[in-house]
Amino acid sequence: MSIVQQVTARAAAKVNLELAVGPLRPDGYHELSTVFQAVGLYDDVTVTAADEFSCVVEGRQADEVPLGEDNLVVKAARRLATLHDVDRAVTIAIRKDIPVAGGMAGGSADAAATLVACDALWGLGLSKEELCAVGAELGSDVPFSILGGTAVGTGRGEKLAPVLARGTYHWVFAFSAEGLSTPAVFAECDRLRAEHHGPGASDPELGQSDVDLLAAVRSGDAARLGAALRNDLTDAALSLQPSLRETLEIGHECGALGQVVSGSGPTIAFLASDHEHALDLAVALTASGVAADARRAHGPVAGARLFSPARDS
Ligand SMILES: C[C@](O)(CO)[C@H](O)COP(=O)(O)OP(=O)(O)OC[C@H]1O[C@@H](n2ccc(N)nc2=O)[C@H](O)[C@@H]1O
Ligand SMILES: Nc1ncnc2c1ncn2[C@@H]1O[C@H](COP(=O)(O)OP(=O)(O)OP(=O)(O)O)[C@@H](O)[C@H]1O
Repeated sequence: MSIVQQVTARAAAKVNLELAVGPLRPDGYHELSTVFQAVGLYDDVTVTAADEFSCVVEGRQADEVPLGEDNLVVKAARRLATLHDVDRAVTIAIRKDIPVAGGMAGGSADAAATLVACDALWGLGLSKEELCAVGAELGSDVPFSILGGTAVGTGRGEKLAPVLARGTYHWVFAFSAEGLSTPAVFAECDRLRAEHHGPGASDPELGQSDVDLLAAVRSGDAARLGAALRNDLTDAALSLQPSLRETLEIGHECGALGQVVSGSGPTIAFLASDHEHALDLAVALTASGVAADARRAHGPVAGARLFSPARDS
């Protein structure tokens, strides 16, 4: 019997259709109410049996990704091995297509794919729920990267409830030349709130995820979803990267059904009415020169899963 030495998994980027930011908690995280959707931009992660944990990165912005212990994939593999008494290591090769520090959960997708691949390589047979529990220790977005589809996230974003979504949405993502740090955007959100409301003002309350947004997702009505997109981190992202305002305006002028900063930014997500409209929007955004790149992707798509580069691409 041959022993499997190498496994590849693929994980998708995400966009937050709604991101309501509540109060800062004592542990340094903000209480969130969010609706995630997984979209078809992918990183592939290949784990190979090795004597020591390590990682290599190729593809989009590979030189901006840390190697070794600072990379989330090494933390993910080590944590899974420790929790399950696995006395083996892996070298992890990441093929990046998701923008780095783009607000699309790129590092989280890589961590999710690593957990799925190591689970298979080491024959652990863990359920999605068990993998999500390990993922939550690594980052707030990792459980959703494992689950995929469309889901409501609460807590710091790690508590998930799947949402039935009808139809396929056509997205265009405008990438920025510079990334944004997630903690810096949350800190700027707190600063702006304190400035507007004064010190000692009561913290914002979180309501139910917007009823209209969830109804739109369930009905598959893209125009209705476009009108309901919302992100409480928008002002903070625009404050740190003012040129994003122009990107938002261009998409709006080109008839996007809606636009929203993706997560903590700086990527901006535009919703198109169909495939052709998405093509037109992507061309207009690229031609305008305000975005470093514009890419089309549809959603929702699946969460992290095993992938055979030869068979599935
Ligand atoms: C903006 C989102 O992408 C929306 O889905 C996520 O909230 C961010 O998730 P993430 O990148 O996985 O973030 P984590 O690695 O868990 O946290 C990084 C940092 O972001 C801030 N953070 C993150 C999540 C959260 N609910 N509140 C926070 O204030 C904290 O400063 C934290 O130290
Ligand atoms: N595998 C990885 N891929 C990308 N960045 C990583 C990875 N591991 C660690 N990092 C570090 O994490 C930082 C955030 O990267 P990431 O691409 O996950 O941001 P993001 O997509 O904005 O995250 P989120 O949307 O979850 O807030 C990077 O600047 C980098 O220093």
